[in-house]
Amino acid sequence: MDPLWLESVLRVGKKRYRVILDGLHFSWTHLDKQNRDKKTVSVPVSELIRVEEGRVKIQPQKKVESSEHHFTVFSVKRGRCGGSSAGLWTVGRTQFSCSSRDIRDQWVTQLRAALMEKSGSRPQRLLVFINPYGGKKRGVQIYRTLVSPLLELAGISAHVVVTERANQARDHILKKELTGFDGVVCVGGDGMFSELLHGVIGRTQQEAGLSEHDPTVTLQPCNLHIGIIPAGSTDCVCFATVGVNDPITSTLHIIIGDSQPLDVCSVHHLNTLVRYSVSLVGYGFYGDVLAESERHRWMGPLRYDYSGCMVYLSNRSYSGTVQFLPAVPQFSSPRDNTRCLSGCQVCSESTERLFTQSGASSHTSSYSTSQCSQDGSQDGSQLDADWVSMEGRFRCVSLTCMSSSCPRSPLGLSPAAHLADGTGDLILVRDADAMGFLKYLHRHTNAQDQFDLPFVQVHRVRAVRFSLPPGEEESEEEEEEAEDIGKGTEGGEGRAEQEGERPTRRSVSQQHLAERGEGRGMGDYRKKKKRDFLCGPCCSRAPSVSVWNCDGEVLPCTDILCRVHGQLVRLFARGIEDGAGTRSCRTGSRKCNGRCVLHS
Ligand SMILES: CCCCCCCCCCCCC/C=C/[C@@H](O)[C@H](COP(=O)(O)O)NC(=O)CCCCCCCCCCCCCCC
Ligand SMILES: Nc1ncnc2c1ncn2[C@@H]1O[C@H](COP(=O)(O)OP(=O)(O)O)[C@@H](O)[C@H]1O
Ligand SMILES: [Ca+2]
Repeated sequence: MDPLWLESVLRVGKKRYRVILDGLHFSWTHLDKQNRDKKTVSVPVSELIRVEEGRVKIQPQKKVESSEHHFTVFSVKRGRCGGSSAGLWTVGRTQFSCSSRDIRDQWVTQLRAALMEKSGSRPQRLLVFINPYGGKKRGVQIYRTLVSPLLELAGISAHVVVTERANQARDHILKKELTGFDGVVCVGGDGMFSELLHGVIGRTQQEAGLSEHDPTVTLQPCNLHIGIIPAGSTDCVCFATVGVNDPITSTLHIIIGDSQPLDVCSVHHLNTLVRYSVSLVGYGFYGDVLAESERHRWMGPLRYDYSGCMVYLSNRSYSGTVQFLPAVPQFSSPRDNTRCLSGCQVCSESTERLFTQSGASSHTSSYSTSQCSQDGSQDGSQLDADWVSMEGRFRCVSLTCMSSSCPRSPLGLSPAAHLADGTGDLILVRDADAMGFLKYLHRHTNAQDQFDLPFVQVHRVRAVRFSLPPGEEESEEEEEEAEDIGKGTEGGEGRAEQEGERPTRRSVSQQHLAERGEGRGMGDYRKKKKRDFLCGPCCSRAPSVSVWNCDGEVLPCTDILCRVHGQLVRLFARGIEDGAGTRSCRTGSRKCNGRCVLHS
């Protein structure tokens, strides 16, 4: 018999329950007067949080009554499927009453032993960064009132840094001692997550002695997990990996040590790393929206909607050449009407291909060498394989490593994309008329297929290149100009800090390039803005060049090479659970029984 097996009849309130701990689950079944089984509640042992003697309030220090016959179990509790709380997790607290103190002690001992078995995969000590200015500026409050009490309940200690400047979190992770931390957590938006992402990837490559600049290098996967407490404007990474934007749900994923691998795209310019991205590398519409939104930061999260309308009305499209390395179509396709859900098979099969020798060799046997390197391994020589080239005018060019679902678009930019399959989806929206483009955008907000339009194409890819048409390339003059201003901008940040203002958000990309003396920095972008944007969206002189939006950061260059690195980082998450809020109502039939966020 399992050493953790225990079974008793206990009371919860006035009702009698058959309570069983079987090593995998802790469950209690209501018994009626005839001892017949009624409703069962079952909690996986991996979702137990704490076990206490006595009757305990949610905060363990506030015991209501220390009773010799009682014990209290705290565990993850899921919101009702299909209800308004679908996908949300809360803390469930159940107080059991035993017939003797001995039985009580037996239960507490066994449950604690079960919890102990899980402790190896759970974090004990966390490094937490709070952006006090993200989203609606409620980061500190969210942490203090919602997150911290739960960490305390779970016995997790946290070292908290409330940031005072952009890039502080990234620099801390890159340079400071991290021994003893089992994870880093951000309280903020996608920009804050991006800081942690850059810190964790950079630190791991430094320690492995690898160059992040060379796009052909196989980067070292990162061990330090990242947790995201959503408190930003879009919170797309949280939404797409958890299914909801809810600080309590995310805290519980951290507490139980969930682990979700995530693909990361590295963006390079002239063999220099510009930035990493997980959600959106977007040129044209999304670049323009971001650029415009920076001037309206005071509006908070609404700035994107306002800027979206302004940019939509400006009706722009841009010329360029997009090249891409297709992924192996046999594994999956962006139009296969599936969704990457928790425990996704496509992603777990990719894990084998990406990291195990046997997986790689079995793959080699069924595909040609060049196809194998395109999708089957982390081998950077793939960049020599066959590129497909497309040119023309585009409303937008978007690359996303995952669905990029967010509250604005519950199924995301590419609803069938996978979190951890080593590929990204490239979406090309050609120059359609204004109504057509609106139709495309609008389909992001409902269950209609945004790829089922004649001017839209989607490709599953391993790498993407973008270049401006001949004659519109980035000029050397611009590059030199920008280098000077790039240095100036850092001084500017310093000044803002001295004057007690919020420093400008521009950060990682600018500094990545500026620090190496190779980049153009934001100055270039600002000048471009002066020329192209400040005249307003109604201006008749349409700009010929847009900017890249890389997870909410404007890139300081236009010609780029992007490469997807399969499962480079790990989050405290588990992907979207089937039946949780964002369950696709496009899968199978259009009927979702009211279970998805679109129809519930
Ligand atoms: C007509 C309605 C159209 C709705 C179109 C919704 C498309 C949403 C796609 C969302 C992709 C999200 C990718 C994530 C990006 C984030 O990393 C990044 C940073 O986030 P942070 O500030 O939290 O740090 N966020 C962004 O770059 C924001 C992109 C948001 C674009 C929203 C655009 C709204 C467009 C509204 C257009 C309205 C046209 C109306 C015409 C009358
Ligand atoms: N203390 C700070 N002062 C100014 N900027 C900061 C600070 N902390 C973080 N940032 C920067 O603010 C940007 C936006 O933060 P984020 O948390 O993503 O909010 P939002 O989702 O509203 O954009 C990030 O790029 C981050 O680098
Ligand atoms: Ca992917």
